[in-house]
Amino acid sequence: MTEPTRCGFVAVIGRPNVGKSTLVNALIGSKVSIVSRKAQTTRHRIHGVLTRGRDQYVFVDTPGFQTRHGGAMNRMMNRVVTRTLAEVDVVVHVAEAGKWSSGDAQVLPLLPDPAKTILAVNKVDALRNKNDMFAYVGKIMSQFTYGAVVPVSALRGVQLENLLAEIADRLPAGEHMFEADALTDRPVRFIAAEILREKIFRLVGDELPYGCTVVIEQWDETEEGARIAACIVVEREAHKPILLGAGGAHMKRIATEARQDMLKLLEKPVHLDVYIKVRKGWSERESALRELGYE
Ligand SMILES: Nc1nc2c(ncn2[C@@H]2O[C@H](COP(=O)(O)OP(=O)(O)OP(=O)(O)O)[C@@H](O)[C@H]2O)c(=O)[nH]1
Repeated sequence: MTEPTRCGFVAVIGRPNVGKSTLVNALIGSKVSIVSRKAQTTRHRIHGVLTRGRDQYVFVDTPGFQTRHGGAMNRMMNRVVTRTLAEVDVVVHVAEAGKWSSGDAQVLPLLPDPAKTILAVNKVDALRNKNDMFAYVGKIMSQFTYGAVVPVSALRGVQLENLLAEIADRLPAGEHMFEADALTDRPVRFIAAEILREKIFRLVGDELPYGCTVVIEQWDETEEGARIAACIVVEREAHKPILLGAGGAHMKRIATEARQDMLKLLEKPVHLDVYIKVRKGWSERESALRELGYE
């Protein structure tokens, strides 16, 4: 007798920089989310699908729970987190081994039924004394009784099988929602925008805090190739020269690297035009955010 298939939504949450994107990428085995050294680079919900035998995991990579900054942008991001957790079947709360801060604790009131919530203690590779783990986990469990606790290293691929097994145990029985080879249900142009955004964060992210988004304005694709126009929206006139760099060097590098990744994604030649627009105070205006595609 074959066992019934299981399929469910999995949310990965945690304060910024704990390694959520790295973990989801490591679990799915393909790059659908963006990974960056900078905090708060994941603004969108990204669905990545992993199918293994009878189990299908549909990952919902929520934005980092925001606590440090005020404003419409953060309120909106936190609403997305709350809504996401209410909808999913399994929640993986990612924390960093040995480091538990108020940012982590602020996620606790949002967590649903403990039975469907798993604590993934990430970055165990960076922990000097492994014995510290007991006290660390004990302290956290006194605040919230997770259904399971799994120490992992997303970066080194440690204990990921155990984590997947704990998630699978919580997936409801049901038909698979996606084809077995599906990686993401995000349209390819969304991924193209993410690629460009990743290049910007990597090159000038430190100088350009939170004030930029990418909008794909033109997408003409044929069998032979794709012609893409992307607009980088910045908040201030002063951000333009940061993006451009001396003699346009930054912009050139960002566009070149993004074009190369897009070529791999689409498997055909890509002509990419990138330009910059200034839209003052965009991150403070919810209507402007909606217009730009943030729901
Ligand atoms: N040593 C170590 N570093 C890790 C591990 N997982 C992630 N990192 C690093 O932690 C940093 C943050 O990782 P991200 O995956 O971008 O973190 P995130 O939680 O998605 O961050 P936000 O998008 O800002 O919410 C990166 O520099 C990663 O390389 C790990 O297992 N071990």
